[in-house]
Amino acid sequence: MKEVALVYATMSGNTEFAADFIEEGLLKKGVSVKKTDVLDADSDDILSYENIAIGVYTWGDGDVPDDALDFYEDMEETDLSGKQFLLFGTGDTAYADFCGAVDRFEEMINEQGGTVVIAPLKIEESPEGQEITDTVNHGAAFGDKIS
Ligand SMILES: Cc1cc2nc3c(=O)[nH]c(=O)nc-3n(C[C@H](O)[C@H](O)[C@H](O)COP(=O)(O)O)c2cc1C
Repeated sequence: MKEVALVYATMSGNTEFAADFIEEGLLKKGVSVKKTDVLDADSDDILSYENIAIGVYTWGDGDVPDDALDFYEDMEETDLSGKQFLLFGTGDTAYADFCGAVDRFEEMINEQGGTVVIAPLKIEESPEGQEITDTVNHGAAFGDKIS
């Protein structure tokens, strides 16, 4: 059975809300999902999966938020070759670096040899209307790509 570790960072709930729709899309494809708030995450456990979905909000000036930093730094020290990633994030287009933390993760994953299999999904604050459908479809598309 296909399995995905889905980890998300959230402060005010937007990214957690989006993570629920990513999970919905994966479940539609029959994927088993282990969903974890990054604050409760054991990096070794998450990084033992071949397929990993990461959702993150952006803090500061395009920065990875503090609550996701330990996980980010653990990934930076891991050989990610052979692993497939889905990235999504919520942010605010009023900031110069919209969803910059998603880009920070993508750059690091590429450097560590991992593969981001579909273009990251960047959501304005909390997903609404069509964005909800897009988020479910993003999860489903990952479910189709992985083995
Ligand atoms: C101090 C502060 C800095 C932020 N910096 C950025 C930023 O650089 N880029 C961006 O896209 N969003 C930025 N945001 C917006 C948040 O990422 C956005 O509200 C996000 O949806 C919060 O997610 P959460 O509800 O999961 O915590 C910032 C918000 C705050 C309060």
